[in-house]
Amino acid sequence: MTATVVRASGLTKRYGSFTAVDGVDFALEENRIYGLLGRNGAGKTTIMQLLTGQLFPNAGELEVFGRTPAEHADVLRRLCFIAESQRYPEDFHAQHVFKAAPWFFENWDASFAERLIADFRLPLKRPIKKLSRGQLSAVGVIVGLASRAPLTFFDEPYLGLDAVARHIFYDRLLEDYAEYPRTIVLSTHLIDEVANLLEHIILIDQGRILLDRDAEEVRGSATTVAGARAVVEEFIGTRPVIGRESLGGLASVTIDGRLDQAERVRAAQLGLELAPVSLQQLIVHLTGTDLAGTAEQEAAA
Ligand SMILES: Nc1ncnc2c1ncn2[C@@H]1O[C@H](COP(=O)(O)OP(=O)(O)OP(=O)(O)O)[C@@H](O)[C@H]1O
Repeated sequence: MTATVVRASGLTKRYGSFTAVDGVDFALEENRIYGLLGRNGAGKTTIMQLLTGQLFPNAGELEVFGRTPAEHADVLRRLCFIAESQRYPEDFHAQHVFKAAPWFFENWDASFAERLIADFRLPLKRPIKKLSRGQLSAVGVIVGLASRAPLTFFDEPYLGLDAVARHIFYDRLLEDYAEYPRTIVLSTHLIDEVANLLEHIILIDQGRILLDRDAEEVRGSATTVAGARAVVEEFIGTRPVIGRESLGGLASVTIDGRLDQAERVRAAQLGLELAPVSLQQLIVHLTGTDLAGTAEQEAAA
């Protein structure tokens, strides 16, 4: 049976009169990779800070490993949070970070860290403040991976990392996770890059949860139908529409739900094109309704 690592109910965080996290309910199971996704300012970092005891909620219940995170050192020891911009003591070199890491993470694997240092070509003896932006991100990524913390958060961890380095991160993460399963929460805007890594998606928008679903279900959950506007509209009928773009007499409409074989054949007979929706497209559709509306208005004008 899978254990629940995090339980949040009615979780709320306000900054003054602004509500950044608005009464959200969710659970994280052990040994899964979660994507915490959403637009800028959606509330992702705030949720991760609440879960790691860096912030106190204004309302709601929160349990991490069965306890309130901020008040329990034994819970905090099982967490690793890699922020977008990690801060280190002024005089630290990268090697000092890795020497100190075992004090904080009981599962720290020094030889895995060494392998990652070589993979990322990280200069160990250079002062941290002299590292390039990508090298600084690599320090955080290495700590996050080699810590093997039972609950690891990566909050947009790879600012400045080049494409090769990002793929090293994804490969090592998957490889190590297969051998040492744990719960990983990854927040990123590079959705297509990580789409195949994620097992479960939590989509946040303006402090609320828009979607909390298994990634496999999400991937097949929507289809784009494109073709002559009138034919597309007739074909989709009363199906729930999650995005609509049109240009002149052509329309491209994304519908919620799968099409069965008979519907696919009918679409082909009508000369319509069907395309699966990528996770990134789906999220743009779900969180960017104004964009779809604007495209339609522009086309109509
Ligand atoms: N200390 C603070 N005081 C006031 N408002 C804050 C504070 N921290 C965050 N906010 C606001 O709360 C909202 C959520 O911020 P948060 O950093 O959680 O978003 P995010 O989803 O992580 O965004 P991004 O993808 O841009 O990193 C934003 O509107 C932000 O401006």
